[in-house]
Amino acid sequence: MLQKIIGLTVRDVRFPTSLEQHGSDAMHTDPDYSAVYVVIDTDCGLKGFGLTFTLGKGTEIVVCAVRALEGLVVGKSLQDIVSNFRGFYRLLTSDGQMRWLGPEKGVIHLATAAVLNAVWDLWARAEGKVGPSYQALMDPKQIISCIDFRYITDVLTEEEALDILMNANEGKQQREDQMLSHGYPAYTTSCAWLGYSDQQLKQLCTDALQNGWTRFKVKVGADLEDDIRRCRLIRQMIGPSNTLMIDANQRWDVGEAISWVTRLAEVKPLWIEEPTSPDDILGHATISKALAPLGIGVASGEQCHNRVMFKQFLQASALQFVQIDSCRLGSVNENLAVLLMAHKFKVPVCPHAGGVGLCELVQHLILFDYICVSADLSGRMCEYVDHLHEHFSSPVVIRNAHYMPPKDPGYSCEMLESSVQRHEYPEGNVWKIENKK
Ligand SMILES: C[C@H](O)[C@@H](O)CC(=O)C(=O)O
Ligand SMILES: [Mg+2]
Repeated sequence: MLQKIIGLTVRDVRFPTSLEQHGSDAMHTDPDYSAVYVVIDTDCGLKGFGLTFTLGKGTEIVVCAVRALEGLVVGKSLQDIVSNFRGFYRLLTSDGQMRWLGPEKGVIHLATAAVLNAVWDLWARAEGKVGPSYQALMDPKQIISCIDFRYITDVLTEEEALDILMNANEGKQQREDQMLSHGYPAYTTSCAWLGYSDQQLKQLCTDALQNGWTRFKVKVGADLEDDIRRCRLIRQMIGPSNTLMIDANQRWDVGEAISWVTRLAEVKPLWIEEPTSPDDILGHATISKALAPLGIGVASGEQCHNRVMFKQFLQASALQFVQIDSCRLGSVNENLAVLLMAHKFKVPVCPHAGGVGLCELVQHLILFDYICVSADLSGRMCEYVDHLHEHFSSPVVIRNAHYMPPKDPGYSCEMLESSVQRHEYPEGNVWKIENKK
């Protein structure tokens, strides 16, 4: 059986999270967590599920972009794709007409991520593997063959990447066993979205502490006095030895970021996330330099377009924590490139997750990073947000504030059909009711 791809469907799935201010921050005050959900059908009945994450309005634009890519996918066999996955990545990202819409950024790249995530899911299912985490990608040469090194060979060649993976062969089994028994460390963002009241913040923090959480992220950036009050409150609740991070979601200019975060230094944040425009590499470098004496690092990546941007952030020492995103970059293929570059620059990877399905997807990437690339947990943790997991057929499992390795074959992207139907925009029942209000 060739596993020929015979169809691709794409759906606009939205959750009305803005009603309760879940996910709110200084720039995104009313996010409706949404997914562009892709299903690939094959001639043997096997399906691949993929998605990318959006915030509500505009999801239909990404749906259109996926439709524009459809012709490059349907008709191919899975074997053709994975035997030259780098070539297939290039086919999607370098189409002579569509690349004008990016290249490798914005709506077209989100669409590429959704499609490629579905292909990775299909591949893992076809092989009966829990992947694309460590199990599906054990052969270093095969891993390398999935990465498009164009534009990054000045910092990472294929040979260097292969060396990194070969060096990590030692101790792989122990690390895999360690992950299976203890899981990968996580931090929570669920307690302190910007729209939450102090009362809510306190309750969620108390619950999280009881459930073993030791690392917390707080949204900041709208009002300095309010930030000082909320950060003091949360620091008081979690005590001096737990970890606190702050996230401004691109709210400030460079100088403003430095002065604002300096005022918040008293609560001892480990990092300030997205202090300014996600495209301002040199601005991030200036902020990093200014905040280093205060012991505060800079984290960024959830809106970093592609591997080229990450390359420059690393070259410019502009961030101290790399926040890969499973749905912003060009799927596993491009995330692999960033994991390897981050390893070369010795910058820890602390992925962005949450949203719709990002935790489900990114768990594969962090396991791969630890077992096959970095072999190191110091300074590393993965974001966790406690929303919308119930809509997935293999939801993420958290135990004692750690991601436990997934067990089902695939890339954990499959959503429950009943959830998709109810939340499809605008015809789903959830939206029919909301729109009538
Ligand atoms: C709009 C999103 O909820 C955003 O605030 C998420 C984010 O910045 C994070 O999880 O980090
Ligand atoms: Mg963030």
